[in-house]
Amino acid sequence: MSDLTPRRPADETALPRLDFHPYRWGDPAHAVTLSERLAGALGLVGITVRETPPTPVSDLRLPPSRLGDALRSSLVELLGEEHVSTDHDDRVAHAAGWSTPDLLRLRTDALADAPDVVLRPADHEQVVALLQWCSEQRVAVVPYGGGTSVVGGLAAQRDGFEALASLDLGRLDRLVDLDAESRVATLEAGLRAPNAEELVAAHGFTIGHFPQSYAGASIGGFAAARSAGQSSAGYGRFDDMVVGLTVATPRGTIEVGHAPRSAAGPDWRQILLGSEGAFGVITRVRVRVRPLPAVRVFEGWRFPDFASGVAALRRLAQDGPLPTVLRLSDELETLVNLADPTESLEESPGSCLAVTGYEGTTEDVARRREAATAVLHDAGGTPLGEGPGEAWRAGRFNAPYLRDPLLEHGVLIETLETATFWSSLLEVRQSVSDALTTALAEQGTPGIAMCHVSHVYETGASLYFTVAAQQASDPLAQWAVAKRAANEAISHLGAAPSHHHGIGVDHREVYTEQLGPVATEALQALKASLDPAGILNPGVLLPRRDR
Ligand SMILES: Cc1cc2nc3c(=O)[nH]c(=O)nc-3n(C[C@H](O)[C@H](O)[C@H](O)COP(=O)(O)OP(=O)(O)OC[C@H]3O[C@@H](n4cnc5c(N)ncnc54)[C@H](O)[C@@H]3O)c2cc1C
Repeated sequence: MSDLTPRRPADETALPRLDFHPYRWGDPAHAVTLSERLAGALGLVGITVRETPPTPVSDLRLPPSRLGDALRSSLVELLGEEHVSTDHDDRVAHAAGWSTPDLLRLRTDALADAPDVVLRPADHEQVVALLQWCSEQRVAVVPYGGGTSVVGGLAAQRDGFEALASLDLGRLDRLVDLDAESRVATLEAGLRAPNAEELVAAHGFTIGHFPQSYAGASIGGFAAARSAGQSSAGYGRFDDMVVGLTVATPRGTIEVGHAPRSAAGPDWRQILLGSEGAFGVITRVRVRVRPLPAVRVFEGWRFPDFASGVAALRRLAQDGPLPTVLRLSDELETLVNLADPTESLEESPGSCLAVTGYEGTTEDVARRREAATAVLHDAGGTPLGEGPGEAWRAGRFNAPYLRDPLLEHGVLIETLETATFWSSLLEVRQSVSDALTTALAEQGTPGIAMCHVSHVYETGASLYFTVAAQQASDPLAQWAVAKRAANEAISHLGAAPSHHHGIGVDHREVYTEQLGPVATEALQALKASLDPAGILNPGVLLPRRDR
């Protein structure tokens, strides 16, 4: 067994787009296997690795497509033969997202809800025409960007419909316009992030949005699920960057964002951002872009414990200056991630690693770095130099590669996230960790829960948990119990049902519980107005009214 570290170009804007295997993350050439070291570390926390090979994709059983000949002919008339697919592997590839339950279902052949057909429209007009046709024919539609949802965003409910269609936006892949003076790029929604970066980089700009799913996710998916990238401290969340949207609904087109800011009534951008395909299909996104940075510097800091690290991050978030990347791992995550980042951390077990990154012009980076360094020193941090920062940067997109071999060696591994105010941050972290580890231990599979902060605001921050345990005989049921416990802890403390993964099906209950009946019913009424036949992502984001 060996650890292979996928090699990455030094420049984030030159990372390649990857077309994924249905249940193997990323580039097959960069696949990793479990190292002896990791297997040994898992053993220390009671997790034994044992091989559980998945069913090969071609052997996965799908229910026959329910798309009748007449429906298929009409679709072919609308899109052309080659853009209407009922191919087995295509249906499998569009059957699920990338949450651990999604991957477990794929690995165990549980694909009853796979789409009957995959549709690939060419442009906005075809999307509008398709949605009108699907409404008339009662065909449910699941918009599909990069398919990297980790919250069941692609698991729409098919019952009550003639058929279920996956609407793959991959052909909407153009840079429509770049207004260099205003620094606004108009991008088609199906563009995958690396392609979008490449297109704007050719004009000297960056979008600056680098979530861990960067290689596979799409521009429309970022807007639909309110994504946040690893450089959010410097560039903002994706929903901060969006200045305009073009959205196709079964009733026609909505175009929003005619000016940078407006006092003209409620902000429709905010209604459509995060609507997860339930209100319409985003076909174009206008985003703010920034000049490509001349300089990128990453460095590490050690804090004696999580609480002191959190206090330091809060000072930077509230009083500045903000680095471009700012994150803090808790004690356990720091230990587990210590492949080699820094000797000095190994000498101080129990301490926490913070990473700061600065991007911009030479002068701006120097100014912010110097001022932030003073704040971090003053807050009790010990500088570790560029080694740990650069190590984090080099490996920042690698973790998802490890999930495949872990799942196939009997390890349950999953992540979840939330956000809360600074005054509640430590309590929420403790409660969610306790809920997860207790729920797993009570099932006879004690586990670990690691945590980090990676998105900060003046008023609070996100918390991101990684959980590992031995898989039980029914890992889907096992995880459902742990996830429910975490959701209850999050709900009880009034934290966000999600900071950046979105709602999908997995967070729908905790989301609507927090919204309350008045706001939930108002959103359902809005959906009914935009999508009278209820074909758009039924059951995703909101409970269905027609059931
Ligand atoms: C390994 C891994 C790491 C991740 N890391 C991050 C991270 O760092 N930050 C982060 O924010 N997220 C992260 N995610 C979650 C995911 O990548 C984001 O939610 C992303 O925004 C999804 O984009 P996508 O194009 O893949 O959308 P999809 O998965 O295709 O769709 C997501 C949802 O939006 C709907 N949708 C998609 N496109 C459109 C459209 N054009 N119009 C309307 N609705 C649409 C879909 O129906 C679905 O409900 C990660 C996921 C994985 C698997």
